[in-house]
Amino acid sequence: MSGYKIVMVRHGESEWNEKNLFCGWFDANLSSKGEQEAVSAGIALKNAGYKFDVAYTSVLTRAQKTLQAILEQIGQTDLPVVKTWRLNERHYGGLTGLNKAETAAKYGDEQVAIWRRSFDIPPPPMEADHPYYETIVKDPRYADSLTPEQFPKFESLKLTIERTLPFWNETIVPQIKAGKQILIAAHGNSLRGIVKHLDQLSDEQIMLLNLPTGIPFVYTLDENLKPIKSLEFLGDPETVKKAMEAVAAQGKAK
Ligand SMILES: O=C(O)[C@@H](COP(=O)(O)O)OP(=O)(O)O
Repeated sequence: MSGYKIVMVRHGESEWNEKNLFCGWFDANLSSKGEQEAVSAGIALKNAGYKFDVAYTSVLTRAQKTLQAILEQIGQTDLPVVKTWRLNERHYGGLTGLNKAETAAKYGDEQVAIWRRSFDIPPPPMEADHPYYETIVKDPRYADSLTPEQFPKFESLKLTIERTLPFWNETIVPQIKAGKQILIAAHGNSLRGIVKHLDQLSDEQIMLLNLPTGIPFVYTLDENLKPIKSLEFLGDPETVKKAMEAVAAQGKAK
């Protein structure tokens, strides 16, 4: 089939996904299951015959380690890798570090669903007395790229898209159009933003999309970068469906 292909993957399960904590810009590591998922993602890409010219990832460890595990499997550890905060997970504000199910028990499933999946309603802000404020705000990896005024205290999906899309348009799109094979290893919500943009999903439609960890998906785009094929997972459909449902259920009280 003609057209451009681009591959994206949400990182493997993180230690904070495992504990069901809102993570956002906290730099959680991969869990051992997540490391396995990353290797499996690499094997799936290898079996499908993928080779890449450049990879993009966030500045967060869980996405970078997933990318490295994939590159090891496909024999491309020397691939050029571009890291940017613009592909970071959405900043989960004051919710960062809270357990999703416990938060649902306290505030209700509906409120947590709004915080997790509404398009433009942000979580509460991360104030200076938040337990993870210093760790995140003083992280040296942001020192040169974000001024204190630009540094988010929270992000809705809308705000996340507003900082991800310029990178997509200015850096990734020219590479796609130059015929480069591209891999993006990022996060549930930074990737949901790209999916919303590519598929022109409405603010309501995107609420229903939950991306699984560690399962690569492919977009085939025409010359105008309109999808010919969307969100084709390199995985068994039943496994993918169950993994998506499990992500959706993380925000429900037990
Ligand atoms: O920040 C987080 O907790 C999760 C997404 O959470 P939900 O929006 O699915 O609750 O981000 P990721 O694991 O993709 O980096």
